[in-house]
Amino acid sequence: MSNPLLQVEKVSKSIGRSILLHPCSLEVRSGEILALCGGNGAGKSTLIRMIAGISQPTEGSVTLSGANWLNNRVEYADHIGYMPDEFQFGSSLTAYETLQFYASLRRIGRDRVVELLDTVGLLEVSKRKVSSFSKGMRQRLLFAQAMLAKPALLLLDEPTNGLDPYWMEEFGHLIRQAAQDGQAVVFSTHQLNIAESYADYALFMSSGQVRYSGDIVSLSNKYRHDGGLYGAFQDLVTNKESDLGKDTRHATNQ
Ligand SMILES: Nc1ncnc2c1ncn2[C@@H]1O[C@H](COP(=O)(O)OP(=O)(O)OP(=O)(O)O)[C@@H](O)[C@H]1O
Repeated sequence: MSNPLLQVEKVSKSIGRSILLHPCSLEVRSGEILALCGGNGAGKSTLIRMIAGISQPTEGSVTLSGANWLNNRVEYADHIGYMPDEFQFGSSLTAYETLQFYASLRRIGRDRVVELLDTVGLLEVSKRKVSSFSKGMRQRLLFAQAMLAKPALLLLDEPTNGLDPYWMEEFGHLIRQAAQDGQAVVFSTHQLNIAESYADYALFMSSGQVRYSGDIVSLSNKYRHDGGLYGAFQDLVTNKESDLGKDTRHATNQ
């Protein structure tokens, strides 16, 4: 088995007396897709922001391709395409100008900008100001921004938020393609069907703790007579089961 691309080791986050994330460890390899699932306030964005390097763990470390954010910030950031859960684009720029701006920061050429606008279905409206875009259109532009540099890790916080059914499925195909091309994908979602259809592994979180980590098919099979993944989710949010089983290779609460 190949070495992990991403290694999260005993990472936790506290603010004052509040524990946002209990110590959590996980590994993701190139070509793998990991879905982070859990109810509102479960700790998904907290974990994602620490992997992105925009929030520092209270304890623990995150390593990406052997680079640690604290010691090799530039190298570390080069490996990530990050899509935050909330983002405001500059209101006066068109879609093309916006993506071109991010491309120029990474010295990426115009061809890739046009290719990606086409990929996310925004080429025909690329001369329109982003301020006139719907939520789903802005999400697709933000996704294109994350994919620009073909990063080793696509780190996506609720990327399907606001997408219509067609683009939700398209999103699934695009991350599958990215994984086939050797990229790793970590995304959070409330769309359990998207997690089930397109991710290899899932991390179910509740109250800042990992309640399940492992392959999605096993979890779905376990709950096949009890509502599938939604049944698992219900057990998590209602805390009927505190621990749905863990594949310790993938992630642990420690
Ligand atoms: N800056 C902060 N200060 C204190 N508590 C915070 C802060 N940011 C987040 N939290 C708390 O941390 C917990 C985890 O929040 P987080 O945003 O990671 O959840 P989430 O799983 O992404 O939720 P959602 O699905 O609603 O986006 C929540 O209880 C939230 O209230």
